[in-house]
Amino acid sequence: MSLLEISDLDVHYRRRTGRLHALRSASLSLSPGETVGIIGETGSGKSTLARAILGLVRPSAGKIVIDGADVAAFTPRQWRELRRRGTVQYVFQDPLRSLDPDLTIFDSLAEPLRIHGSADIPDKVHKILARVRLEQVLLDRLPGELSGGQRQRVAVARALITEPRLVLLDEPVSALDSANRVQILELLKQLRDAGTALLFISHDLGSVAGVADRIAVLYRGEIVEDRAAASVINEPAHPYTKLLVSSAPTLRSAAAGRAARSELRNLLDLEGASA
Ligand SMILES: Nc1ncnc2c1ncn2[C@@H]1O[C@H](COP(=O)(O)OP(=O)(O)OP(=O)(O)O)[C@@H](O)[C@H]1O
Repeated sequence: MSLLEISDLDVHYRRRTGRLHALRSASLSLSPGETVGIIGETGSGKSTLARAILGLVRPSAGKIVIDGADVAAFTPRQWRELRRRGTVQYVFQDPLRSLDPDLTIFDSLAEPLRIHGSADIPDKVHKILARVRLEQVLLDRLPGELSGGQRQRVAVARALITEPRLVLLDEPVSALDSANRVQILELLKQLRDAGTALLFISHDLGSVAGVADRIAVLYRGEIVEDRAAASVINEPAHPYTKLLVSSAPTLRSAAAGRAARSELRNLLDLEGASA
């Protein structure tokens, strides 16, 4: 059975200028232990998808089934109960959004365990810190007293401490420098190998490519491809995916030159930013 099953999901936002259709009939499934990457340009609906899965925006149509429960119509109370169980955890781009600035690192990590009613909290906090390779001396500090990379490790540790079955990562490495990015991606690979299901959202195909088993491509609110990662990268079908593959420095094939990218941009009616 799928751990996460999204079917025909529609999300609209109400704006002064009218309604915006942010997700159109999006369908996606994720099995236990699987890692799925969602890629798409800015405004394609990636964060909207994450927010819908976490119950932070209400879909106008469609189903979201997490671990057998249809959560799209959950009441706030049912959402609180689902969060308390800790089946799904999340990491955002900015760790300061996932961490309370007034809680020490120890308390940030202990809080989900307290909500969960766990025993041996200090022991679990020390173990998780070692797992994300952070020094124990950081436990007494506040998030503002850590570097960006250290903070993101704490956010990952906090997401993992309740041993969730699914972790949702929304641009987890976008705000990090390249050394920290590599280290967090390495950590995500270890999680994947340990059997945690990951939904890894990013605008950067290069970051997702090394971690994801499958890649789904979001383009203007629609999932236009959803296949094995290698197949999406080696045989991109949609023009937007072709553009992404040819623009990713480490994935770029010799054949896809500047001219090909500019042609694809014209076809997609995208801004002609530098190739
Ligand atoms: N609360 C909101 N109210 C109105 N429109 C919104 C709201 N949140 C997002 N949008 C719009 O919905 C569309 C999808 O936004 P979303 O944040 O999901 O995109 P994204 O792919 O995550 O982009 P980015 O990579 O820039 O974060 C965009 O056009 C955005 O402007």
